[in-house]
Amino acid sequence: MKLQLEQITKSFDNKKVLKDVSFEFENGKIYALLGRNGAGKTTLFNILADEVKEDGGTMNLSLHGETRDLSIEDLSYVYSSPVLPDFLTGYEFIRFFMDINKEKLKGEETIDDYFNLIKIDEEDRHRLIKGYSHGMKNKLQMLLFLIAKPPVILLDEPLTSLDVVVALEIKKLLKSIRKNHIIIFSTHILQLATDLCDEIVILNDGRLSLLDHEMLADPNFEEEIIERLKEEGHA
Ligand SMILES: Nc1ncnc2c1ncn2[C@@H]1O[C@H](COP(=O)(O)OP(=O)(O)OP(=O)(O)O)[C@@H](O)[C@H]1O
Repeated sequence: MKLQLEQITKSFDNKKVLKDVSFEFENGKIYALLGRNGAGKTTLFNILADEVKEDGGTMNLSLHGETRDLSIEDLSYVYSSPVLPDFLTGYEFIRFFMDINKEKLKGEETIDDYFNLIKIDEEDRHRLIKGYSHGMKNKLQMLLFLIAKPPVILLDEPLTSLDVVVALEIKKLLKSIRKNHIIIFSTHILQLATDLCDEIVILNDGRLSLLDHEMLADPNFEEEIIERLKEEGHA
C-alpha cells in the first residue's frame, strides 16, 4: 500500500501555506510530521481528510495493485481537540459507531473488548462523554480507528494530553498495528518522533521532505533538526 501526494497546494487569502507537497508514504510505517507552528500540518491533514479543499494536486492510494483517488473512507483522523457527541455515553457512542460500520467489521470483538483495549473503566464507559477528561476523549477517538482499521491513520498531536502510562500504552498499540497501515503522526515532541516513528518528515516552506536515516543516528540530531526548522522557517 502507498499513499502518493503530488503537488498539493493551498493558500489562505494571499498566503501560500502548502506550495508543493509531493510525497510517498508507505505501508507499515509510522511517520512523524514535524514543522513549526503555522507550517501547515493541520491544513495538510484537513486536506487529506477532505475537510479543507486543496487548490491543486492529487492524492492517490495504491492498494492491492490498484491505484485510485484517496477517499474519506480510507482514513481515520484523530484531532488534537477531540470532536465527540457530549450527550452520549462512551458506550453508546462506540455501539453507534460499530452499528454504522457493521458491514466492514470483521472481528469478533465486543464493545467491552474495545474499552478494555484502551483501558477505560467499566463505570466510565456508561458516563456521558461530556464528563470525560481530555485524555479519555482522545482515547475514545483512537478507538474509532482501532475498530474501523482504515488504511491511513492521521493523528494530530494526540498524545500530549495523555498521562505517561496511557501514552506508553497507545505507543505500543500504534506499533502493534502499523504493519497494515500508514500512520502519520504530527507532533512537536522530538523525543516522541524518534521513539515512536520509523521516519521523520519535515514540513517547511510549504513542502514535505524526508529526514535522512543517517541523521537520526547522529548524536547532535536534535540540534540539527532544530537548526533546520529555524533556517527553513525563515526561508
Ligand atoms: N481556515 C483558515 N483560514 C485562514 N487561514 C488559515 C486557515 N486555516 C489555517 N490557516 C493558516 O494556515 C497556516 C497553517 O496553519 P496550520 O494550522 O495548518 O499550521 P500547523 O502546522 O498545524 O500549526 P501548529 O503547529 O501551530 O498547530 C497558518 O498561518 C494559519 O493561520
